[in-house]
Amino acid sequence: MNARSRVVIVGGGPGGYEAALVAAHLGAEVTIVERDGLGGAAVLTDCVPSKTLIATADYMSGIALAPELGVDLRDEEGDAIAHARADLPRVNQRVLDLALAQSSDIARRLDEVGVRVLPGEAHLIDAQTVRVRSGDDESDLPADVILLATGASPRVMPTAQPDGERILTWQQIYGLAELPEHLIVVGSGVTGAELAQAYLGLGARVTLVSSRDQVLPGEDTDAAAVIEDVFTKRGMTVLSRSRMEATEVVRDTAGVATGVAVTLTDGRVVEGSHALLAVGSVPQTAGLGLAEVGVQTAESGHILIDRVSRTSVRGVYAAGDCTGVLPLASVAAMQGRIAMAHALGDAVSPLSLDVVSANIFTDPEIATVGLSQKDADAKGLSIDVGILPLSRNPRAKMLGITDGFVKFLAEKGSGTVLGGVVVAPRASELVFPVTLAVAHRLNVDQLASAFTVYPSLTGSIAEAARRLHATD
Ligand SMILES: Cc1cc2nc3c(=O)[nH]c(=O)nc-3n(C[C@H](O)[C@H](O)[C@H](O)COP(=O)(O)OP(=O)(O)OC[C@H]3O[C@@H](n4cnc5c(N)ncnc54)[C@H](O)[C@@H]3O)c2cc1C
Ligand SMILES: NC(=O)c1ccc[n+]([C@@H]2O[C@H](COP(=O)([O-])OP(=O)(O)OC[C@H]3O[C@@H](n4cnc5c(N)ncnc54)[C@H](O)[C@@H]3O)[C@@H](O)[C@H]2O)c1
Repeated sequence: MNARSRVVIVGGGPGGYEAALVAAHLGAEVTIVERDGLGGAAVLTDCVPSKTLIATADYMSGIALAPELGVDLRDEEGDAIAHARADLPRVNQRVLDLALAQSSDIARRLDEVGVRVLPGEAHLIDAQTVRVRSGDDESDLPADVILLATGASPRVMPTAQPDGERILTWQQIYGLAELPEHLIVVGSGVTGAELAQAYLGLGARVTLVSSRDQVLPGEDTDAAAVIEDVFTKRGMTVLSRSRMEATEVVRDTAGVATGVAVTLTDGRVVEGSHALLAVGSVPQTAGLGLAEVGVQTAESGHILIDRVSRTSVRGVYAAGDCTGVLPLASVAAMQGRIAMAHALGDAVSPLSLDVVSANIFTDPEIATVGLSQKDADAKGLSIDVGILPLSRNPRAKMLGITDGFVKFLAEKGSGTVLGGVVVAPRASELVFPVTLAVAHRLNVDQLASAFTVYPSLTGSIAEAARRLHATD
């Protein structure tokens, strides 16, 4: 490819905008076509808004710890000095403002490097042409390279139609005028678990409809057990092995909505004021013209790609949630960057999922890196597993932290760190040493021999590694 290759990117989420930055840096003429706003669902409705909401919920949960740390929140008469109450319209406004500010930051960055952004909806005409519709206008963009980064949207079941007021997807919750009195969250995957706990922390009564034996079915079993225990200790009702059949709005005789009824497949009916549906996502690939151009998709609609993000059609690449490889903003961004490096002839390393670090923003958080115990078991790998509860860590005691642990998965004999799990407040910030160990194939002894601050939670990371001392 020559230096002025024309790159057209469909979708301005992390998969799209990170790719655009790389392509511009490599000298290409780059256009992003974006329907809803730069930053994509990650910034506008999913990742950024949920983590902002959770920041407020975490603050509220922190206040609940005050008496244990010796802080009396009552005056001399024994009356509460302050009553912490989440002012939901203000919380939601903050969430939306922050999302828009982040989107503007991205727009500025793209502008600085000369990326053209076209608002509109795009589809493929052929492997060198993208058609853009914006209102009544239609235009065709010629391209040497096309990147599809169209993301995913909430799965909607015919028997549970969101109305945006009582029955909500996670993208609609930031319009709520007041805290739901009783929120029923359907689905206990990462989205359901994070948001169920966020609303619990904000002061709502929460029931979680969880289809499996344990919440967070895809995650480390020990970590999920800690989270489910914390959920119930803090007053959430967790309905395990319960599958939603249908969700309806309940109305009074005048037809005014008064709540929701969630019917489970075993016939039970759970009533609440609002329902939040978190039953998975579907890729936004319909109507993109994929079949017409020969881009192969899976039955689920996800675009099939290889490890350098190539689709089945030469010159057409795909990245992010529309590929279903691993639906994380960080992975979408990496896939986009790899696609551009490959297409524009730069040095490229194929995507490796062995070193991905991810975090579930529950309280405590669950941070994971690299190999999981489930993967190790499925592959029959011979590994050593060490787990150390945080309750024995001196800093954890000082901070009133009772739930959490550090877990290492290391190769037998050599002690090479293959994976790890940290369950702790701010685990997302604590996990980096484990990520470094996995990325650079350090062994447990190398990790254990580094100094940690005393007292610190990271002390438990070194201590857990020390307990797995290499034998080769
Ligand atoms: C509630 C929730 C919380 C999450 N939290 C995290 C988190 O904390 N950390 C993390 O790493 N991941 C998180 N994720 C996952 C993360 O949001 C996704 O992996 C990420 O958004 C994927 O980025 P993307 O670029 O593939 O797609 P998106 O961010 O969905 O962007 C795709 C963009 O393409 C646009 N588009 C689609 N079709 C067209 C078209 N035909 N023409 C023009 N534009 C189009 C869309 O409007 C959208 O703006 C979360 C997901 C959810 C649901
Ligand atoms: N912190 C983060 O990084 C973060 C946050 C949210 C989502 N994500 C990403 O998005 C991915 C998808 O997560 P998700 O939680 O949105 O979807 P998911 O598909 O992982 O979970 C949906 C859950 O809903 C359940 N379900 C489906 N139908 C149901 C029904 N009728 N009744 C009851 N339960 C039902 C499923 O069994 C499943 O457990 C995650 O794997 C993660 O990669 C990441």
